[in-house]
Amino acid sequence: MLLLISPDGVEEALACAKAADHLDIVDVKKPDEGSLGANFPWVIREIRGAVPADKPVSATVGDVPYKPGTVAQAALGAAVSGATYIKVGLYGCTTPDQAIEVMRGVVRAVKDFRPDAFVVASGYADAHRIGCVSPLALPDIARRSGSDAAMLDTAIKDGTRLFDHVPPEACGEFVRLAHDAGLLAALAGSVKREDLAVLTRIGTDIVGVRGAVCEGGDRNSGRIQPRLVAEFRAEMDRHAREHAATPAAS
Ligand SMILES: O=C[C@H](O)COP(=O)(O)O
Repeated sequence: MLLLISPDGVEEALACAKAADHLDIVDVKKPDEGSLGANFPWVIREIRGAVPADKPVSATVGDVPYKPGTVAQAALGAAVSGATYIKVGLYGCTTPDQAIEVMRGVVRAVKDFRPDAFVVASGYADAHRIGCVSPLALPDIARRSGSDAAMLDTAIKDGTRLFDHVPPEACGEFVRLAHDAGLLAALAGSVKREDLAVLTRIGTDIVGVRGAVCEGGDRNSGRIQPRLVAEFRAEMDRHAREHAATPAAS
């Protein structure tokens, strides 16, 4: 399982750089603009320069509206700024067809510019609270749009967590659907260390984290701490080892 950490700017990206041995992807966002809030192009560029070259930089394009042209142009902006993972939060899409239309535009805009870029179609575990496409629709949306991964995060950061909205068995189904479609499955949403056993067991490919590696577990007023990134990673590795040693159920 890969570890994606979401700094809110250059200062926190430097903390990520200090913990670079313990993480896999640095994900630029602007949490005060929403769960997948987009940051400025110059911030993405500066973070790309601050993070070791072998660590991919991801950028969120925002909690986007159903405006395919606008979103495609924004996604290209993230790619031009140096992000190679482009994450789109399909906040304003109320049907799978709308979401596919948005993601097709993103995939074309990004891959025409950089064919090896990795496009992530993200929905929300708490979609029922905001009226967007349902979580289990994401793998098919990602597949039909040519995206590379399907992701879930939480839209409303009010202390509720991924499993409060999509229980472990449904997350397992999400991962299965993504894998059947040839995609990676990414999960986030106030994930804590105690969630790692389940996330490992169901075969999650990427876990996205912010609050759990911030001081005091507070994604808003806490800052990312290299020590907490290292501890989180150690826990991931422990679960991976235990899972590998567990005989598969017949
Ligand atoms: O992409 C990952 C998110 O930034 C997760 O943030 P969170 O762990 O604070 O919910």
